[in-house]
Amino acid sequence: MSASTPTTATGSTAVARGVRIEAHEVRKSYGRKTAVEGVSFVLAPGERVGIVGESGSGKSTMAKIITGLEKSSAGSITVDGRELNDLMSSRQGQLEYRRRVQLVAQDTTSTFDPRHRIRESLRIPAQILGGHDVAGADAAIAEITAELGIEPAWVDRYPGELSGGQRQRMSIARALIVRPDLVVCDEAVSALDVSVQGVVLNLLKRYSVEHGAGLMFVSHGLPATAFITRELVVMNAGRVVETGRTLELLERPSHPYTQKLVGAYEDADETAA
Ligand SMILES: Nc1ncnc2c1ncn2[C@@H]1O[C@H](COP(=O)(O)OP(=O)(O)OP(=O)(O)O)[C@@H](O)[C@H]1O
Repeated sequence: MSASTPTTATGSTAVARGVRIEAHEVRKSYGRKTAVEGVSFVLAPGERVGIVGESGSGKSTMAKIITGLEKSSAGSITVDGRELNDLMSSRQGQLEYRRRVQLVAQDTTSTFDPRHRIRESLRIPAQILGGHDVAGADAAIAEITAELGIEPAWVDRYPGELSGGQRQRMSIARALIVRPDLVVCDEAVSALDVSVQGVVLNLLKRYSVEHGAGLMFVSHGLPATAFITRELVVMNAGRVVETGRTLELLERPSHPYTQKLVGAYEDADETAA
């Protein structure tokens, strides 16, 4: 990661930063069902890491654990060397972690309250996590929407008055308004058509590059993951089967499961051609 101070699209300066997350032998069970088992990986500050695997492989469970929405059953997650569980044990620690680590989920219905205009849903993190008053929150909304190329008029609509793609861009604005050090995306573009996917992927990549922020990109879509990430973690049946640089791993997958995953995409590509 560069130590320089990059300039954002809006011309304001952004301090390069990030957060180091280390997962060590993480297990999560729901009753007798084990969702993830013995998962270890490192998310270096400012790095863009993809978590890929078939449905049910444990990707979302890891995203929930990393964002503090779920507690692991065993193993440890450290955040810049501190245990995540310790950090989340106090209200102050939770607020600090939410300011540094934000989730963009696929389902925007839980992100936005249908009874409120989008502006109100954007003001909440800007005020609670960003420490802004209402005027400051509105200025932050104007800045982030301009930076993400979002139509200013969308902000004063209700969620139901936006298309799925527009709402997804708003959910990215909601996550980025607090200038997080890490953005965790859980199938954030899977439901979007390819052209809107491209816009959203570019927004996320640009934020990561301009702010030196990390990205954890959970997806079963290999092309999108290959575009946006530099490292990959391949999961199967709750376990990590392979890790490596994205392009190298997709070109030369060594684990049979990764070979099958990559092969399935190549076959689909040929069928579409
Ligand atoms: N709350 C829960 N209660 C019981 N089982 C769960 C729960 N959440 C996840 N699981 C199970 O854990 C396993 C991993 O689920 P997870 O959602 O992490 O997979 P995933 O790789 O994200 O799948 P998808 O791509 O379909 O979202 C699955 O077998 C799932 O049924």
